Amino acid sequence: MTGPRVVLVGSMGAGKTTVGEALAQRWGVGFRDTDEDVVATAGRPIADIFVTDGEEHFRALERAAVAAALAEHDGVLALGGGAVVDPGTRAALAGRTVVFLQVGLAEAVQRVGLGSSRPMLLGNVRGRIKTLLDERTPVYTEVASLVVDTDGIGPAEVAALIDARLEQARA
Ligand SMILES: Nc1ncnc2c1ncn2[C@@H]1O[C@H](COP(=O)(O)OP(=O)(O)O)[C@@H](O)[C@H]1O
Ligand SMILES: O=C(O)C1=C[C@@H](OP(=O)(O)O)[C@@H](O)[C@H](O)C1
Ligand SMILES: [Mg+2]
Repeated sequence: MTGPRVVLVGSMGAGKTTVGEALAQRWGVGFRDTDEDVVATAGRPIADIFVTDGEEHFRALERAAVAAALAEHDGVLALGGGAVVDPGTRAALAGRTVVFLQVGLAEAVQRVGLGSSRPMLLGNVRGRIKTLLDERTPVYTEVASLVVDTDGIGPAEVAALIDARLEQARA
């Protein structure tokens, strides 16, 4: 199957964007992030899309961005944390190399910060991340062909670990 060399999924704060950039650099391939594609299409930040048009509208833009990226991009692809909640997106990931970047609650909160601008975390960052981790961890696990625990290791090390684990899996 053509398409991205690897797709990164996982919670907000798992490091999909940061590790994805590091991995693309390591491999000398392009990097794409569906959040960036949505922002470019809408011409405004994610928080503005949520405020003005609501989450449903964001999810529709995200669904289209994921479908386009899966069809067009052959490098590293990072999804937004909620993209895999869509059943069509999950089906489109079947048979692809999908890495679930796992992060524990405490470290996810530390990474995104208590004053996060991510609209899904408004109100109580720790409580919202806990709820989303509980709801979505089974979904991330379902779509993943590889699970990498990122707690306590920096982005460059996570990228190196993904590289090594994928190499191992190919051998
Ligand atoms: N493995 C890691 N160790 C420490 N900090 C990290 C790690 N991965 C990401 N970060 C930091 O956490 C924050 C969120 O990372 P980001 O890549 O935006 O996550 P995601 O795209 O999964 O929401 C950023 O400030 C980033 O620098
Ligand atoms: O988990 C979510 O529902 C979201 C995650 C965000 O992406 P990151 O996971 O890259 O932070 C972004 O798509 C949006 O704020 C919603
Ligand atoms: Mg991201």
